[in-house]
Amino acid sequence: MTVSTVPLAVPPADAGARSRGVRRILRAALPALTGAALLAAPFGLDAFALATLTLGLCHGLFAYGLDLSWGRAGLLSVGHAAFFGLGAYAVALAGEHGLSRSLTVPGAVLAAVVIALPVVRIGLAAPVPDAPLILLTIGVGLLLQRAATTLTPVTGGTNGLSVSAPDVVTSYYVTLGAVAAVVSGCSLLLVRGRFGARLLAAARNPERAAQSGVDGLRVRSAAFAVSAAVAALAGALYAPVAGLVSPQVFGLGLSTSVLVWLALGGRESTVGPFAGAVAVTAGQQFLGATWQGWYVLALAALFLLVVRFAPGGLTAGPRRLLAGPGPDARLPRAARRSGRRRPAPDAAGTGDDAPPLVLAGVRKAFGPVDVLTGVDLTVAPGRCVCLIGPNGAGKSTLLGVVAGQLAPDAGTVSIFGTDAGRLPVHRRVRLGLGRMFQIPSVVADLSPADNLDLARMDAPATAELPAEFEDLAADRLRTAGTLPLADRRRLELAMVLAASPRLMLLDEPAAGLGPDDARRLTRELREVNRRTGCAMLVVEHDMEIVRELADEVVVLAGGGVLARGPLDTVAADPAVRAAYLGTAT
Ligand SMILES: Nc1ncnc2c1ncn2[C@@H]1O[C@H](COP(=O)(O)OP(=O)(O)OP(=O)(O)O)[C@@H](O)[C@H]1O
Repeated sequence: MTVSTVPLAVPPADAGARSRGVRRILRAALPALTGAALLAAPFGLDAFALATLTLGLCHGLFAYGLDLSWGRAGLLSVGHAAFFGLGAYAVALAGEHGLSRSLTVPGAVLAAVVIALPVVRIGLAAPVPDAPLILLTIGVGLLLQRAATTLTPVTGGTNGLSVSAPDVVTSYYVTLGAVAAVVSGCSLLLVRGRFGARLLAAARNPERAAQSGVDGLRVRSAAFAVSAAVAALAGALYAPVAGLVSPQVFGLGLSTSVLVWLALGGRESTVGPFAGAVAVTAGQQFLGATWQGWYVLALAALFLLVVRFAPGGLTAGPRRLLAGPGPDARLPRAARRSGRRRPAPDAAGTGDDAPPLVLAGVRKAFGPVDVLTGVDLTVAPGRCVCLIGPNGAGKSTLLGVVAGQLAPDAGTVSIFGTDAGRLPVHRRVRLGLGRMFQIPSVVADLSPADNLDLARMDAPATAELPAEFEDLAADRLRTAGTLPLADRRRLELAMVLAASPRLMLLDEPAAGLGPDDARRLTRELREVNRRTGCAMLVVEHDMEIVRELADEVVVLAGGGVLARGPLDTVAADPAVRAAYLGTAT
């Protein structure tokens, strides 16, 4: 296997250190300067400008909340105003009906979370969550808008409810700024910790995240719920600034506006959502009256230009410069540290005598097609079992059932003595299962080193990697997606090994590799099996690789196990030959 290394233009050491130093200073100075400017705003701006800034910050907090969902969790909500409107009405209803805001606002935040959780769960249950989530969020927004329109005695109907505006703009600006700072600070703590690392992985490669022990459903649902809660808080802060809360606050107009603010400012950022929202809000307030419709057209044109030429948003370029060389997406430092601190156990000393894998009567059908019709298979400790069979025999399906990606229709899957038939993928990983896919699955936007840190973060145990993987462990400059296939395959293997697996599932591990790379990978796998005692179930077509790896060969055909034993024995079996040739014995 050749290790392809893209030559990097390395600047002189002192120049590199200087620019690192400048970036460090700028990274500390810019937030401080922004904070100072926001604190000074009440002294330098007139009442109208300060009210505009206040409104912009409300919108910014709303956009920041949406970023947790769309930016960080990769979940596009096109009806997020539903949650914003709940917060706004909580304040309006409190004023109208003499209730305490300290009751209604937490109630609205809770309602937003209660609505958001089933919505996101239904969305994530679909193989591609985008369409269901978009429809559901739009639907929730429209339903709430309808309720606000028709419950006239409570909500004031289409006229809405007026909200007493703060007497002193300056004091409200300070209150709002403090709340926005606390809320965004708390969210920042979340996304800069291990939660953020799990979220990043689950949003960018749910399959590999699950194989790294991450409960993607949970972290993405939680991010969506927090996003809804922040939107509700932003709505509550907005109501006194607007002075009137009407059903439009639930509408598609606001839901699409916040998407535009976020897309313009930049996702997966703290400054982007606020910058986008404040800029567009200020533009609307200062230019809208004179430019009228032209302002909206100009905004639409800017939006299209940004989507086409700066998809990361207008703040992405400066943020990239400040971050320095390396991929745009980075695992939070907390995740890197947590991965390293985990003590490396004695990989062989698990003290567990149960067989790594026992399958009994496993059946799986896709619609009318019976793929597996009762598979019995055991992988003993330390053994490497190669699964062979004609195309379409169900080998990958069987690996999917063992990994937890596919639910069997019948039969049992026992992993190290645990009945794992109903366990999700990440729980099986915590039993010691590692998996390599037919097409290498790594988090393409992260560096190889970050991928390895991710693999260790939630692993039940970690292991030191052999020296031949050192180049990957040290590489924080390239993105894993740009590596050649052989290196991506090596990275995937390194990720699996870093989590100290006790049972590995490999689906055609050498697929797509040249003969040299395939031979080297096979040797590495054999060495891993010998050194760590890790059991293996390998799907493979290449008989040279099977001969090199297999302690036992199992032939899958016609939905069940046709033969098992040493390679030469099964290869001589007439039933096996007939199955490969597609003829009856
Ligand atoms: N998600 C799915 N939905 C419907 N049918 C499927 C699905 N996955 C696999 N199949 C079908 O199940 C059968 C077994 O497929 P599978 O990929 O498990 O076979 P395989 O033995 O791994 O084949 P190959 O050696 O060509 O990779 C095939 O007929 C395939 O079309």
